Amino acid sequence: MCGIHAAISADADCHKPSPGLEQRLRNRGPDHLGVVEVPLRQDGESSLCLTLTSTVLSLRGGHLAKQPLRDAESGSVLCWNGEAWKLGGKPVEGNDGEAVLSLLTAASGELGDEDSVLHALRSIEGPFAFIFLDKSAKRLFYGRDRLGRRSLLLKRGDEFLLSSVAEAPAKGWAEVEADGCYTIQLGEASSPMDLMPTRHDWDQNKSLVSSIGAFNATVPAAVTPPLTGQSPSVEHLRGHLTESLRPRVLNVPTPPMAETSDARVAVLFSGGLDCTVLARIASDIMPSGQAIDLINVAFENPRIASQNTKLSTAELCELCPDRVTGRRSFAELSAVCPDRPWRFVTAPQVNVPYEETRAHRAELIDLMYPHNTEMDLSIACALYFAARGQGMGQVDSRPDAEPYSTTARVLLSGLGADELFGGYVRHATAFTRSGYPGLVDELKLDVGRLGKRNLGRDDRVMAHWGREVRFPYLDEDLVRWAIELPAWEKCDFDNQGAGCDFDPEKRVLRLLADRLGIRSVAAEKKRAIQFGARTAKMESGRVKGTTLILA
Ligand SMILES: Nc1ncnc2c1ncn2[C@@H]1O[C@H](COP(=O)(O)OP(=O)(O)OP(=O)(O)O)[C@@H](O)[C@H]1O
Ligand SMILES: NC(=O)CC[C@H](N)C(=O)O
Repeated sequence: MCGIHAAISADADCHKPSPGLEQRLRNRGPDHLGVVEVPLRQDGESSLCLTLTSTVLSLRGGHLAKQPLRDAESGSVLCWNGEAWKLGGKPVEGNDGEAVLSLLTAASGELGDEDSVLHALRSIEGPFAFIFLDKSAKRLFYGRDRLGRRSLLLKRGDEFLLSSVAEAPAKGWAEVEADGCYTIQLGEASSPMDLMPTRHDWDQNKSLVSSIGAFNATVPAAVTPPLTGQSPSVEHLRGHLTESLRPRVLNVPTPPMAETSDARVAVLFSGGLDCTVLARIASDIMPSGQAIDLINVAFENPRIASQNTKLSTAELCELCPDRVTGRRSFAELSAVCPDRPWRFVTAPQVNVPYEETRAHRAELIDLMYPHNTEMDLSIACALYFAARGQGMGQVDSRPDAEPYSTTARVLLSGLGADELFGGYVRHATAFTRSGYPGLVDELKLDVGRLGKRNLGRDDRVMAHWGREVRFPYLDEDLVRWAIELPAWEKCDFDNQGAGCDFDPEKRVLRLLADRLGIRSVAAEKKRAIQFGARTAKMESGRVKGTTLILA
């Protein structure tokens, strides 16, 4: 992941991030830090200065594209935290940040055409947060992609600030909504307080879900035939997942200090359905001989420990639901893809007790800010230690685990599958109460808020370790296909119980897992990360997820 930052200040001295914030930005982008200062207005009485800072985690194009990226001719500048997989429907070759800068400067042209730049920004597919100075038009563009897969925060006061992450103590920052692209006209203001951002929709068509596709709310006229392994949607899903994974796992550069056969890609691995299907298809696509790490987090939960005083920390972790499922799915993947070097990484390190988890609490609270509830903290904690990637590594041919830190700088997450394919208990409940009309309403609600609510938080806690999380289920093409698919081709509540091999929730994905030979995974129940890894209710069983954190 990269770190991006912009400060618009009122005096001629440009304002760089504080040393603490600079360190946080460097954690996200360890390969390079660059600063560009642009005086904006000097009319004798007042002056504005824009300082743009970027840190880079270099992953595309075979070279380090130093940021902020500058167009020599126009003087325009881009801070880019993202992966543009496609521009205008065409795959991006080379470095994506450089390709985006060329696209934007060409669109702006000599007259600084705002609409053309917005049109170019709308043509980007992939996760991103960005800040772009169109120098000749004295216009600043900023925003997050339509699913909000990358973080961007805003703080207003004496200065106008944008940043991937907040400085400590994190107060006064708000998330930039992923509801469009924002512009500021810089030439007209004499103080940062006067700056007035304008929002531009990602899509003019308001009926689209997440500005991506039209939700299929069709309700069947009669009982639907069962979904089977031969149903077209199963093969279509396989095709979409394969196409989504290809750019996300291929051409990842060898990480610094690593051998070519070392892992470049790791899966955040609960052993559940969504992430194991990703690992299985990634193995079909990736070059043979390249290792894939499977990172599984499980925690010593003091509440559970107090009920099992004879067990060691390591034994308590082994009892966590996700550790049990993770080991089983690791064994199944190893059996089905025996030539792939898989490594099961148990994190945090064995014998690291609850105190170590607690030692990171203040940092975590700052990183996830402005999210601030107990539930945010329990999810963020599991993701933070998973993305750190440190623990014990076990290669299937050698049963003994050894201390290991993943070499992978690209992490895959299975997030999004439950919303797209109806994986939550809520979906079953809605069907029981009101049949397909109720289920369709519930699914529509979920896809409408896909990503937006939590992805900024997750980005901030995981990018902290100089790694980048990619979400194959949140690929625009896959999302569009899934939301245009009728509900009964995703989950299959008309046909459940005796005679059905798999649960109705996310049945299309279960049937795909079955076809891919990972049969026990196909039957896995949904389990939220904070319960599977036992980071929820660490101190008291009575604390509510919605309770605000006391720092
Ligand atoms: N214990 C864990 N260790 C490592 N990564 C995890 C763990 N639990 C969840 N994850 C990662 O976070 C993603 C989203 O978590 P979520 O709680 O939504 O699980 P899920 O939707 O049930 O997915 P899955 O079926 O893959 O477990 C998972 O797909 C996986 O990539
Ligand atoms: N990881 C990032 O966001 C960096 C930007 C760009 N994708 C690069 O690899 O240079």
